[in-house]
Amino acid sequence: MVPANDAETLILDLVRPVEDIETVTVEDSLGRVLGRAISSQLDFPHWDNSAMDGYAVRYGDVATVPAQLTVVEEIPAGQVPQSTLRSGEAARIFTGGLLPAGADTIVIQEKTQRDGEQVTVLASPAEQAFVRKQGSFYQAGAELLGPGIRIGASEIAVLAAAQCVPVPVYRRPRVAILSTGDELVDIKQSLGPGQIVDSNRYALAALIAQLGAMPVPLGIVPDQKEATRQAIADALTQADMVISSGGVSVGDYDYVDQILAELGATIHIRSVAVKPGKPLTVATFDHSEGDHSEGKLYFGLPGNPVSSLVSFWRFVQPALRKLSGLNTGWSPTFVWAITDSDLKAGGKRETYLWGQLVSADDGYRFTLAAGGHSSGNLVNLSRTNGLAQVPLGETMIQAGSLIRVLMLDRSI
Ligand SMILES: Nc1nc2c(c(=O)[nH]1)N[C@H]1C(S)=C(S)[C@@H](COP(=O)(O)OP(=O)(O)OC[C@H]3O[C@@H](n4cnc5c(N)ncnc54)[C@H](O)[C@@H]3O)O[C@H]1N2
Ligand code: MOO
Ligand SMILES: [Mg+2]
Repeated sequence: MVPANDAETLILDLVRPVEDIETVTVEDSLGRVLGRAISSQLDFPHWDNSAMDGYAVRYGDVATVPAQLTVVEEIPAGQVPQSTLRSGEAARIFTGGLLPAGADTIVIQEKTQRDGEQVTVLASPAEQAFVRKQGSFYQAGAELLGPGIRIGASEIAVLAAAQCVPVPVYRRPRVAILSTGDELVDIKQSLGPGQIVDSNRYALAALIAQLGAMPVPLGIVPDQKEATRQAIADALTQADMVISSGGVSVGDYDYVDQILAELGATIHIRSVAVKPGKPLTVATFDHSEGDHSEGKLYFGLPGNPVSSLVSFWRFVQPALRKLSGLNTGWSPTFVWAITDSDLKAGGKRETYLWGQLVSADDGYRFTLAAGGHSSGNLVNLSRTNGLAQVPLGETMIQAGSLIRVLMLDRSI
């Protein structure tokens, strides 16, 4: 059993990120990974402008107050000033308005008294107060955004302001999903004795989509060698990464590892010291013939519904983030929280217990989900947003203790 952190490092080393770039509109770039460095031919701000509603003045005129000035012009945002400000003059200006030549300082209107064409400045501002200087935020030609970042609302604002159309992004990785098991039935099929709905397919597809990749569900694979071989070989032709669930433990019908080996894969991991989720197969196809499989990563997740999700959060998620072209932030986010429940574990594996993480005045608090923490109990996993980690070797963490919790992304 490989310790969890070692497994994560090993897995990340095996990932070859996608390199193909496609272009999308700014609107469609939300959630995508930027593929190239972006720069703008414009300075930000584009020109000297006012940060406040008030008066543009020459600082020398208002260094001592009260100072009376003649208002020679009005400059709303979007209008080009007509005059050059001379000593003794002011221009009425509004937020975003272009600073007129000759002016170097803004006096906010609250510090003035207006009387017809005259304005009296009552308090002396700092020199250059409330002037947004051209190029003070960014200078034309420098790098504005680097490749490998996830595009969110703030990046979209920057891309739009820089008139970056279209946006170069890495293509979304395609991730094939195979569900192995003779007992599995499709969602619409009625259940016979011993049968169970293939819920892993849907959960894994949701997680893949949530990470901005493209799930490619390839259906149920019976517990037969030939069918497993066919399904894996076919999945490799269709996807950048393949995930299967089930068939990776020690049962007589658990064929995944055997077939991977027969297909020429290198198996790097067979089990990890994690509960739930001990059986975990990680393989690559570096040495296989055929163009499709070259370098592709294969995850054989355990079939138990909770185990497969925990394995995904802990190990597939970082790999998929790296595969997508992200250059940082691959690992799951852990936060420190005070547990208000006792946390029990076997001690032989790093154990994850699911529950609710809430932000309180003094930091995070963790409450264990009620009900059995069995790897088959997907019912009480719902509405949870954190996995409390009981480290290897520990059997009990008492309520009130500080613990690490893996945050689950519930943003969708
Ligand atoms: N003798 C041992 N038996 C088992 C061990 C062990 O060390 N020695 N490990 C156990 C652990 S821990 C796990 S986890 C499971 C993992 O087994 P597999 O990955 O081989 O999965 P399956 O046996 O195919 O299925 C397990 C369980 O999950 C249900 N399942 C499978 N696929 C789906 C799906 N797509 N959707 C919903 N549920 C699914 C399946 O019906 C089984 O109940 O092995 C233990 N055994
Ligand atoms: O590794 Mo299993 O997931 O404990 O049920
Ligand atoms: Mg099994």
